[in-house]
Amino acid sequence: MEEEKQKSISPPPCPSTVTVRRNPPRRARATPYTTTATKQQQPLSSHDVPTFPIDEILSIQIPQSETKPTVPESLKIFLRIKPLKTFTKVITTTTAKSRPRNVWPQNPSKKHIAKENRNPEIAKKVKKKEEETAAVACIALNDSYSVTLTPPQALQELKRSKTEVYEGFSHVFPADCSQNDVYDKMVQPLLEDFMKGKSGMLAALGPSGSGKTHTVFGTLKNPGIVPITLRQIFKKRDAISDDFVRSFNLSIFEICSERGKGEKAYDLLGGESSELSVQQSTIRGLKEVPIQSLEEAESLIGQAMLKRATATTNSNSQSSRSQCIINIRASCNRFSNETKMQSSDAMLTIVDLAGAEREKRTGNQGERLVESNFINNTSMVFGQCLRSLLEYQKNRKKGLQKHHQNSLLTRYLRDYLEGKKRMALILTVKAGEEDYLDTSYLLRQASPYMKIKFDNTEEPCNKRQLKTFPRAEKNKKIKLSAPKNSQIEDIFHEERNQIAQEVHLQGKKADPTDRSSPSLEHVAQDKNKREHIIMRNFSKVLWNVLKQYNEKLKVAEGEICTLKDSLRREELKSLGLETELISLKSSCLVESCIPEVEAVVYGNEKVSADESSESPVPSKNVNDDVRVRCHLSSQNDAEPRSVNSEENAGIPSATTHVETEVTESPRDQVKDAVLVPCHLSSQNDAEPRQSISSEENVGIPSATTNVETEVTEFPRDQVIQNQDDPTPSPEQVEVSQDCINSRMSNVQTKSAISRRCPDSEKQERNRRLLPAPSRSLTEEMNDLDIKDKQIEKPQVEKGKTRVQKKAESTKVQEIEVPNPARESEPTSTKKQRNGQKPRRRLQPAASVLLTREINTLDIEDDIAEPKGNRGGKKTTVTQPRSQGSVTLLRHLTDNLHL
Ligand SMILES: Nc1ncnc2c1ncn2[C@@H]1O[C@H](COP(=O)(O)OP(=O)(O)OP(=O)(O)O)[C@@H](O)[C@H]1O
Repeated sequence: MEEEKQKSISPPPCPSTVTVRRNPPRRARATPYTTTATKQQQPLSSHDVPTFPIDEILSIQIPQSETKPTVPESLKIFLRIKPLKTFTKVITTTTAKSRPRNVWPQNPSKKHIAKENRNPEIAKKVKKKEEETAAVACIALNDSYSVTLTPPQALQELKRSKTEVYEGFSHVFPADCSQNDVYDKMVQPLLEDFMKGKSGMLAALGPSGSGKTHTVFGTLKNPGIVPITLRQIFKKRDAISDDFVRSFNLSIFEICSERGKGEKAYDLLGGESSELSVQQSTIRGLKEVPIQSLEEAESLIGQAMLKRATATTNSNSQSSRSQCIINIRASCNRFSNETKMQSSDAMLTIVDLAGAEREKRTGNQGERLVESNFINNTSMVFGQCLRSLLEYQKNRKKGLQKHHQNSLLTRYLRDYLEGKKRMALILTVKAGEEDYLDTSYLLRQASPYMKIKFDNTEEPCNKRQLKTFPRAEKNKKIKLSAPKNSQIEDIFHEERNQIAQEVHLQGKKADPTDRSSPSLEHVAQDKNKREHIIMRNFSKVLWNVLKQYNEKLKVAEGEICTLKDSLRREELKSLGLETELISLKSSCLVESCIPEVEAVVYGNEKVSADESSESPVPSKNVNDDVRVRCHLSSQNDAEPRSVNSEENAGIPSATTHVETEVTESPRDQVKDAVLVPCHLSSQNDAEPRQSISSEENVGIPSATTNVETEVTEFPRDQVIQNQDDPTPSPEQVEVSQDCINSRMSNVQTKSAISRRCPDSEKQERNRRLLPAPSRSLTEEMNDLDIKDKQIEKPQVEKGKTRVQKKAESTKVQEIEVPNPARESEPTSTKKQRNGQKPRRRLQPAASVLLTREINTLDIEDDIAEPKGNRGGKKTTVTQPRSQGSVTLLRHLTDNLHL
């Protein structure tokens, strides 16, 4: 009963999952006495809610499980520390130390060197050094998954490095671990999968002499991964039942550099011509040897090792100079009863990479140095691939950066480096203090996978910085600190010896500070030297860059010169073409240019010339603006005698728009401004005695010239007087000429005519400056010559001319307009061509007027009948002439013509 009661009182069984608050509210715990007393005094009834057994839960001892990192399936990273006692640092290349033999036969030449190096004195020296350095290790094992990396004291003092803790390895093999340990932890799982038909790869990565080859191949006493794996394969195969038969093939090849220019693959199991053809990631012609037994396999491995490129360096007397790849392929012949599945071919790939090495440390020169560059490059690419894979596995969103294209090895191992197949990496490191930089670099390559802690409390280093710039930092350290590191080491030794000597001599040197001065000097010198080297290299690079720029500049200048030349040539060409075009156009124009005269009177002007002349209108206080616009088109055949215009010869689209403003003095009651645009057409042979002033458009494309000339008409009475006395007084002519000239000065010419005016034209212009009577006479003479006595009375077309002012009515300045259509080419052009000045005969004004009169007369008719416009308007003043006057006129005409 009591037990039942106890059960009812006792708390319910603990649930499988319990949520515990991180920071539970603190309560003062009751003393045991009070607790028991309370329990005894107030026993809990079955209805009471039991208190939460917080104390009991807290008192439960949870077994501390090992914090094993969550290792991604496709990649495992192991670390192996090389024991310090086997430190085999060779001081110089000539004093290479013998080393324990690998299990596989070695290159005879290397053997010979190794024998030579078995000098007891050297061995003694090395042993002593080993003992000295044994105590100082840069790496220490924390647990199975983490290590602490401590920089040498010298670097710590310089504050260049800090103590780092690397966590998160799949497993860390301490220095005293055996080869079997490595196999069990690292290879065994892969082999299991391999035997089930899953491919896998394991690779050894690390600096030169860190024990990669030792780990992969091992020695006679301590066989490495490959021999143990082969042993296990045959063991397992024999253990498997008969109905599951597997056959194994072995292929081994190496990738090495060809004089630093490219990568080449060589079959290590092939015959003499062992070079393999490489196409992207595929290696063709690789020999696969079937292996039936362990012995057979071991002998093949030994054979390959003999062929493998090795060399002696400062770091390693038998350093691998190539990347060696061993493929064991398992093919399944039948259905497996064990796995109940058809196994496919599986490949187990074991890679022994050539160790990255520092130039300063290895002392490599020539061919070795070239090899070293290749090795470092491949290691770097491999490291980059590894880093990006680790980062990708950490954060899948980021995407995998593909560096594998940069080397043949990484291309070949692409599937593994992209995480598509399982891979295990073993990083081998040397534990010596002098190996700190190599070790640090290697560990940082794998850092994205691991947690890195920094022990240095003084200056905690930014983890992210280390992650982000591992290469930059590495380069920096290698270039600047590598020589320093070894030197510092020597300095330490020297210093130690010095101190010992000083202690021994007991104060031979008075000042103890003097002891450190040589080393400090050395450090300063070293620093200066380094800076000097940096500056020298920098200036070299700068010089080269400047040189290249100079060359480029020269080339560019040459190109500019050539371009300029061609441009000049093109310009000349285009100029020539332009000139040709202009001449062509002008010639075309000359042929087709027939002036056309069109006269339009705007407004309400209905006054005919006759009316204006006849009607004695008291034109007082009336201002009549008569604007005469003469549009000279190509068909203009108007008589240009009285139109003072410049020629259009040689002008493309030579349309001369002439606007002449004729301001009439008080005259008829006509008050409206009259604009008379005169379009001189070929048919329009009307008397162009309107005072028109125009400008020439010579040789100017689309030279439309607007000329506005205001001609002030004289008072009507004066006009009448002029009619009576047709001879214009010189004053009148001069006045009107002045007026025209003043108007001419306002002429707006759209093109630069003067520039293109030939001399002949200038002469022509000068000619126009002659007194009006002379000009008129000249023109009359020319006209008479050309027309060959066929003087027709001007007919103004009805459609074109509404009002034609009688020229005589104005009796003002006559402006001549050359008529290009009178002949096949304009007179001026003709003159130009002939290069002659026109003949001029000065005649008195009376004769000029007489000639004009003659022109207006129809000589053929004895009795000249008045001829009006088409509009019935009289354009000329007709007077009945006597027979005698007609005869006289004819006679005069004949004489003039002569
Ligand atoms: N864990 C170890 N135990 C005993 N000896 C070792 C160990 N690791 C390396 N060694 C010895 O150190 C020497 C150099 O090792 P190994 O040739 O394997 O270096 P490596 O990394 O392959 O160098 P390299 O990249 O130049 O080829 C060898 O003589 C090897 O036997």
